[in-house]
Amino acid sequence: MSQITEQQILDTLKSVRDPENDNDIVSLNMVSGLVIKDGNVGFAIEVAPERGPKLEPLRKAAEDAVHALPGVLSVTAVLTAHSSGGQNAGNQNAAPPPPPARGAPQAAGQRPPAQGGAGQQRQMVPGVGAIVAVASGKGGVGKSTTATNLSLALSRIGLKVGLLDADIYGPSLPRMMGISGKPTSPDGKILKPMENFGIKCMSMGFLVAEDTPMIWRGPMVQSALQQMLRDVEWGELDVLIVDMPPGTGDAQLTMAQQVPLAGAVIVSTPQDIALLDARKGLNMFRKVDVPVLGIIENMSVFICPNCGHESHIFSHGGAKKEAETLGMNFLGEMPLNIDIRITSDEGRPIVVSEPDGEHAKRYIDIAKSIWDRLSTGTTAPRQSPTIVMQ
Ligand SMILES: Nc1ncnc2c1ncn2[C@@H]1O[C@H](COP(=O)(O)OP(=O)(O)OP(=O)(O)O)[C@@H](O)[C@H]1O
Repeated sequence: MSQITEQQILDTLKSVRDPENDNDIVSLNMVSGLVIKDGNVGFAIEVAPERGPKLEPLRKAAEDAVHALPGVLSVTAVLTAHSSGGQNAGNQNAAPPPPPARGAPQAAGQRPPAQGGAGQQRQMVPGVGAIVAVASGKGGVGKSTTATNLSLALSRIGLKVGLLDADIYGPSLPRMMGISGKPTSPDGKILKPMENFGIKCMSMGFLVAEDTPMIWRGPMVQSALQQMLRDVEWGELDVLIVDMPPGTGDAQLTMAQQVPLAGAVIVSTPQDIALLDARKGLNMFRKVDVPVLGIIENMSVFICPNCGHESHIFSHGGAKKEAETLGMNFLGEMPLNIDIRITSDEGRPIVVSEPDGEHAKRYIDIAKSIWDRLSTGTTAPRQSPTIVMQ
């Protein structure tokens, strides 16, 4: 099968016209972040935010036009918000700015653009650069372990990081971050976050005893999350990682809608069933116009601590394949390793307990890739600013 080229795609997209500007979307510099991988094509169409809701037919027409090209297996086009429509087009290969040195003040231009996705309506959290959800389609895939280690890895690359445990049904942050005690509130209104390893943390687990069963109704869940976002003295943060509750039900959807997310990371195990769930996770964020920054495959391979033999307990590479099929970014894989489990359970996650080890390096690579995407506004698929609608 012949390889599809960027030029062929752009030529084809010239047949798609912007009804309001009487020209085609390529000539209007609206196409950005074009990525081609093994016949899977992804690109963004930049539009002014207020036009987003009306332009689904345009997005669909662009997708269909490219899909008709021989050699194209899948196409993902996303509408992205740009206040002056198309201003970034042509800039998609710009190198991401290097992460700031630890403790260095952040130049305004290096800030991720990002809180909010399409949610200009969602209230921002002052001082917080980008809020990133770590989510999974189902429970037990290692979402909290990943959220915790990613926070630490983002901190290792010099960023100011907060970690919010939104998994209010089964908060695990206090244990994983090795924090006990309760947050204080000197003025009786705003809570001071707890802190360990340089990460500011908040979790319902700090406020109620670990063995208290939590029975929450929808509105209570939402107000608890809102309070943990807005009534906590987060201060200046580059990134706030939110460990979402597992699943893709109504509660998760509402949360994803309410939090001004800059993007989401999906954690998945390689099992097919989990991948189906991961797909639900992707769709959930798409529904609420939050860019998916990529998928992390957790527990990808078991490496025997005695002989080093690699056992692919679940089918290996499934998440990567799935990501490619969906035109999504694959952020990396973490092996199933006893040290990752023990260190998390002991409250000294692997990124701090074995800072120079292979696992820490992997988390740091993933953190860098996430930060690159946030700071360049290149989110989904592979490259693009904030998604307005799908
Ligand atoms: N890569 C890994 N290697 C070994 N153990 C892991 C790995 N990732 C997670 N675990 C272990 O798997 C268990 C579940 O992980 P975790 O609590 O992070 O999952 P979760 O998806 O957040 O679960 P929940 O649905 O309860 O929120 C924990 O004991 C954790 O230490």
